[in-house]
Amino acid sequence: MTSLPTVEHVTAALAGVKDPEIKRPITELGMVKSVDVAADGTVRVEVYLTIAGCPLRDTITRDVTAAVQALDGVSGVDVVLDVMSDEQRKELSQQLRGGRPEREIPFIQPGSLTRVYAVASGKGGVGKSSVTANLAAAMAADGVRVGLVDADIYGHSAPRMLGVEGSRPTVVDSMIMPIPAHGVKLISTEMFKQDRDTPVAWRGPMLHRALQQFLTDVYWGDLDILLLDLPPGTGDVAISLAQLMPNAEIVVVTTPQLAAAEVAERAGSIAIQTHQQVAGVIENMSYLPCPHCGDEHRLEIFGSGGGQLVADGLGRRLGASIPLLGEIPIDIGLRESGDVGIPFVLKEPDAPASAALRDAARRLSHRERGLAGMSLNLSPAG
Ligand SMILES: Nc1ncnc2c1ncn2[C@@H]1O[C@H](COP(=O)(O)OP(=O)(O)OP(=O)(O)O)[C@@H](O)[C@H]1O
Repeated sequence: MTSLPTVEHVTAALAGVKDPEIKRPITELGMVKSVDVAADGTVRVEVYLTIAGCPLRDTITRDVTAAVQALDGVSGVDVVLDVMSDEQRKELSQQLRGGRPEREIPFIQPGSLTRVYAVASGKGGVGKSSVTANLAAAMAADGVRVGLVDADIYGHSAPRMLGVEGSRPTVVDSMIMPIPAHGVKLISTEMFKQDRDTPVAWRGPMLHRALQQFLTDVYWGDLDILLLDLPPGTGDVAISLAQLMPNAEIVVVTTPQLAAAEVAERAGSIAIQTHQQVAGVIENMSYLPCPHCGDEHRLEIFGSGGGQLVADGLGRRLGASIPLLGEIPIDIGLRESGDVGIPFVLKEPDAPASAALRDAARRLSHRERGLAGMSLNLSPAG
């Protein structure tokens, strides 16, 4: 006869269950209210949800059941859900802040290891959002801890492209939990709109405030990379971002078309005024692989050379070598995957466009950290 598990055994098993949004063990987050083991082997676990009507209640119930069920001697699992009090939520948010005061941007603190990339384009429709969503998904698939701020206030499309359109983030004592999507932690203006059809009519100060809130009030946890999908052009958001996070590096997305490249170079050259670095240029819609002979024969629908032109032009203006990080071909599947909410790099990983996006993602996540403008904390010897 197998012996009954002890409360300690059950608690140890529960330590393997992570809150789906916060990504830390529920035992550490004060979410386990009680554990009881009955004489017949039935285990009753009471779990605190952070908010009433938590969208992930079913996931938590399933994960707790699976973890406890796997223990020897367990005949059944009863998960009872309760909701944290305001006091408990406050404690949790303080714990998540790690003692840091409110309203601080974690990514600009000394010692932050997160690399921040702001993805910009000269004009709309060049595929900046598609490229950003796929870069994020490719990084996450590689095991990189990645967050994405969809700061494209008017054209927010990241939630749709990552399959979480309409999701509303959980708020724990004024701390906002990003929505997990294909391994990416996502936050978007779309998540804060009253209803889908109301346009966001924010200008200067409101935009600045929204961006600041995305950076200060969202629980990002430890990130390797934070990507920001900026609105097209050289508008208020780019300026706000430079003020809030001067360490953000710019990635410029353009098409090969010369007219598009000129505007893209202008968007990238804002980095000169804001003293930001440009991490590189990505050329999207570079060519259409010939439907008959494949990738060998490329149909250059939008011309050619725009990406290299932008990289060279920005390099001259900034006095640095700016790399062309990738040339992404046109693929109808890329548009379709965006429409159904599965990033193309995950849906069709072997397609040439996926390979190019993955390669660009790796170049960005593996880039050596530039030392320009960074304090090395050294003092002269002797
Ligand atoms: N390489 C590609 N192949 C095929 N379709 C693409 C490609 N890149 C983007 N698209 C499609 O082009 C359209 C515009 O892309 P997207 O919305 O990403 O552009 P954007 O630059 O972010 O636009 P905006 O900033 O105005 O929102 C979308 O329908 C998208 O699916």
